[in-house]
Amino acid sequence: MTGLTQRRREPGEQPRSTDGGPAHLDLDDLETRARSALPAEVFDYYAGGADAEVTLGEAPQAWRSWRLRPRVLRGVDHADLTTTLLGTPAATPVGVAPWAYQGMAHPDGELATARAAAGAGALLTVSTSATHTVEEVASASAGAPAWFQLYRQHSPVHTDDLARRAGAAGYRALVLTVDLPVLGRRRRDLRNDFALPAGLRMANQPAPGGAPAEPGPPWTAADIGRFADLSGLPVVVKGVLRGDDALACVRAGASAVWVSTHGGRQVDLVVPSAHALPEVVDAVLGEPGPDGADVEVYVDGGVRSGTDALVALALGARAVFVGRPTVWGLATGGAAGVRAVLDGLSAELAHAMLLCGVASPADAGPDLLVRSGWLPR
Ligand SMILES: Cc1cc2nc3c(=O)[nH]c(=O)nc-3n(C[C@H](O)[C@H](O)[C@H](O)COP(=O)(O)O)c2cc1C
Ligand SMILES: CCCCCCC(=O)C(=O)O
Repeated sequence: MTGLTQRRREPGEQPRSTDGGPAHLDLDDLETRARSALPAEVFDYYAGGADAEVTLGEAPQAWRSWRLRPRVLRGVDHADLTTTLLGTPAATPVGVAPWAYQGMAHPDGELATARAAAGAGALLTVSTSATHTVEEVASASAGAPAWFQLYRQHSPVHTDDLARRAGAAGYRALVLTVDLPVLGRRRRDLRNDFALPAGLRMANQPAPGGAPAEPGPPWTAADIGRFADLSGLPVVVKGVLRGDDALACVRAGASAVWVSTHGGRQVDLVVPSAHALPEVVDAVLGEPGPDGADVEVYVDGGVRSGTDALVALALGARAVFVGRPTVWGLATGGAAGVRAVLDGLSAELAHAMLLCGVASPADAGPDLLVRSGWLPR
């Protein structure tokens, strides 16, 4: 439970929420500090998007094109953030999106992020392009639930091996990222002639240093069932922006779909996640997954506050994931930095839920929202 109640602070005590999280999470300040802490081309790789970065810039704004309609007189005196994701319990519906090459942000890389997520009770998604192995990150999670994100490798044997290892290492789901058949055109990286630092460990994709790895052949719908069988794990398809694609994923055996623009890093001018989400939710609403349970929908992209997260839950997402905020947390404070971001966002979400009369993530629904006519769309 992450209820917020007021308590008088001791003289000299820093403001904190009652659950120990920061009283105020300033992600803009964190990003500024990360920019100073990182080499300029590494910061650009993490921060940047595709082409003119229109999608990147629109993502946070898109959540803010909705307005909340708080419920009052409902007797909601605390907000319980606990949920289940594909049957796995989580303390919060705010999870960590997979992001690559974390060893450039902090020497402990994915191990630090894993410890932070475990401490926060937040679901962790580990990228194929990690600087620690599938197994090393699983053991840093110390039994806390995590998912493994799979990119197809050039060698089919290698891809199959990663899927099997994820199952054997105790990950709870396999996330197939389908929006990266090739790398997007990232102007900042082209301008910087960005190359991965020499010696950066490509733990799951042994390759010489240089430009970020190119993926193997694109996924097809037939891969969904095949990789569920190979890994023994439920499959989540990440990078879906259309209802028809979402339904095709479900019919092919996906247990969940994850609405995402890949942080605006792949195709520019794509529909923001906040606007694609309702179409995807409508398309798969009530559809059973392979185990008969309802298919779940998740979302990421530009979620920067508790109210953004509440809008996403109200639109039908079961969980929201954050990428860059955790990058800035890791770069500036290692595991503690990531933990502060996750706790801060969850505390903000709990606060927004209380103020809107929402007792739990499942209690959030479209009645909470209106698209305001006077706002620019
Ligand atoms: C630096 C960086 C690396 C990423 N690497 C991966 C990856 O390896 N696999 C993947 O599925 N998505 C990857 N993503 C996309 C994220 O999972 C997520 O979709 C996106 O960051 C969410 O948007 P946000 O950063 O605005 O929160 C990456 C994103 C960033 C910023
Ligand atoms: C095998 C593909 C590597 C992709 C690099 C990581 C990534 O997803 C990104 O957005 O950057």
